Amino acid sequence: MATTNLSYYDKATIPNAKSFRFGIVVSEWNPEITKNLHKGAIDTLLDCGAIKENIISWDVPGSFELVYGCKKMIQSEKLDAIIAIGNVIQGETKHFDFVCEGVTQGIIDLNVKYDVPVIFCVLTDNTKQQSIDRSGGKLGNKGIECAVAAVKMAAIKNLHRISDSIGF
Ligand SMILES: Nc1c(NC[C@H](O)[C@H](O)[C@H](O)CO)[nH]c(=O)[nH]c1=O
Ligand SMILES: CC(=O)[C@@H](O)COP(=O)(O)O
Repeated sequence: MATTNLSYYDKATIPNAKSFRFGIVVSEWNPEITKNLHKGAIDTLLDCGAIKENIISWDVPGSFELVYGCKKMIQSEKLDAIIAIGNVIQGETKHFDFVCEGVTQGIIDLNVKYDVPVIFCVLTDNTKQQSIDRSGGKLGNKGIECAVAAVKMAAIKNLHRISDSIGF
């Protein structure tokens, strides 16, 4: 079933993000798409209570470099979650497959190796129109969906802090 709407969320079901620090690593390939994803993510984090100063953004050349960029950000910043933003569009060759597989496996590896949830905000589309539809178009904005995921995962990462604070 095709994507319905990526932008809908119910704040009543989302923890407050005021105490969390977020990283966002953004691919420079297809900037007209990734900039919209980035804006959607930032706006949503702020709407969920995040403080502007607690959102750190870095750019990388392409989606394949998202993995290294996220790794270096994890190693240099104290973060509660990272959003990896990219847009890969099928071209004439199999390069699309390898970029998508590489960034997917790399982000999985980061989630396993480090204790910072890395959110997969990479549009892997057959056509430019599919990317437009999912980055603020008729199907919503994947950046919004991923910001909500980042807040929820940051809360899970900090569950021990919450339980300690209430004496469990
Ligand atoms: N074709 C797309 C790319 N290709 C570039 C790679 O991501 C990478 O930067 C290069 O292979 C050097 O390592 N990247 C995208 O993000 N989107 C594309 O559609
Ligand atoms: C998806 C990509 O990596 C992009 O560079 C596709 O280019 P190509 O037409 O050479 O497959």
